[in-house]
Amino acid sequence: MSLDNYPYQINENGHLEIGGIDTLDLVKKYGTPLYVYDIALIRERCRAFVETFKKLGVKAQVAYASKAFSSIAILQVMKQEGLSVDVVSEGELFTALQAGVNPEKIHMHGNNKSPRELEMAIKNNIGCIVVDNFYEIELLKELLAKYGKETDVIIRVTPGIKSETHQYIMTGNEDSKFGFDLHNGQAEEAFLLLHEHEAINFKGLHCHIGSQIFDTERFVLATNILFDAISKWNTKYGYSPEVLNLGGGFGIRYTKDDQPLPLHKYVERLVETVQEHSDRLGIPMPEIWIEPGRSIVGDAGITLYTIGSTKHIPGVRDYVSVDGGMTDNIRPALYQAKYHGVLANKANHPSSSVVSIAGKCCESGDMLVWDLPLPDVESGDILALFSTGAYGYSMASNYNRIQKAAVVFVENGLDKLVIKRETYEDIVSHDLSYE
Ligand SMILES: Cc1ncc(COP(=O)(O)O)c(C=O)c1O
Ligand SMILES: N[C@@H](CCCC[NH3+])C(=O)O
Repeated sequence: MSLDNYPYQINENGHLEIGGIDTLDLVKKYGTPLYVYDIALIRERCRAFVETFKKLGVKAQVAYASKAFSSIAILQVMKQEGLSVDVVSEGELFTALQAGVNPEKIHMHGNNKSPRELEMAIKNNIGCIVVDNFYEIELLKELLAKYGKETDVIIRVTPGIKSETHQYIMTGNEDSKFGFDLHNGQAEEAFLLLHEHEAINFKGLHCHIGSQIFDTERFVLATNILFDAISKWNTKYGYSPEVLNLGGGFGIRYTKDDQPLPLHKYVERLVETVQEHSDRLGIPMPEIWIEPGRSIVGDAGITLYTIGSTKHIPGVRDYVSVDGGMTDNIRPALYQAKYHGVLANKANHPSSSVVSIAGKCCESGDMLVWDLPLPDVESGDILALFSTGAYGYSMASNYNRIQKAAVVFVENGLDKLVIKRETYEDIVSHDLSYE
């Protein structure tokens, strides 16, 4: 039995299954909290993007935004699926290189790339640096001269549109720390500085308007704005871009209210829009790059928790506490993000009351779900929170010196530990004595 359009099932024992594996077996084997990913589903998501570009005959790169979830194992999956990888730090770059991702397929972002980070990118001949600001242009020029290297770049621009999403995950608006503004001339200035430089191959423009976006028209709007600039630069300088990177941000189903579009729809609409503009301007169709993160790994991941204490406040609410919380999923506390979940061991029981799921951190804001309908809850029950595959593990912390949870992949009826649960020894391993 499947669950309200979520990609998980209920088996004949009434337990929640993911990727054909009983979640209770995973709990027995690996403990909780536990992140579990359905890899077949991740491959399906990757292919939806890649195959649609192929079908439309458009040159493209689908770069997995590894900030959503970076680990050696997941990047190996991306490599197998032919995706490129977008990194935003030395750590993400190191992980991609360790996973064996071809450096040519790595793109580096960041609004404050350090000299070390740029040096690492240059030395490893990564495929593209997404230049974000004037400071970076100067650093890049110095480092390219120092190492006698050349690099491909694109510039990140802010199209000045707002997306209907939380302010903290909105990135394409004018008042943003990211990128060059298109309207005040800074993007053109950056273009000229980079375009003329002999060690820099200026490939094109990048924009990312935000995350968890459900309609294609915001992407169309952003593309239209990019083409306003391209059209101007074409007239003034004879410029036509080789690449347009239109970012990520495709929405997924967290709660029943979320109605995501099939992924191929975004690709089709983007291709159509870029084609129309290119035809109108009489320039060659650029390569289209996209950077999905959440839409690849988001709903393919769940988190399993063991329920411990409960607190009944008559006439107010019932708090049900789990053995994880903001340390493994900061999104509810940071963005008021909403999640849905079930009791994995009572997945076919009807709900009997509405409870609120609290984490175990010493923080009132450490709540995972406000008002979740569940069957009768008992200590020892297993709560499965859905769609936690993006920005869960990757934003995890050791607050209260809580260990980071383990990560398991399931595929073809098998489960495999891909990130070990942290130990307390791991946590104190960097501490130095002060005696
Ligand atoms: C530049 C850039 N590209 C891609 C992404 C990935 O976004 P999402 O995971 O929502 O697809 C982000 C994160 O928001 C981003 O900032
Ligand atoms: N971490 C954010 C997405 C990144 C926002 C900016 N690049 C989230 O969990 O939704």
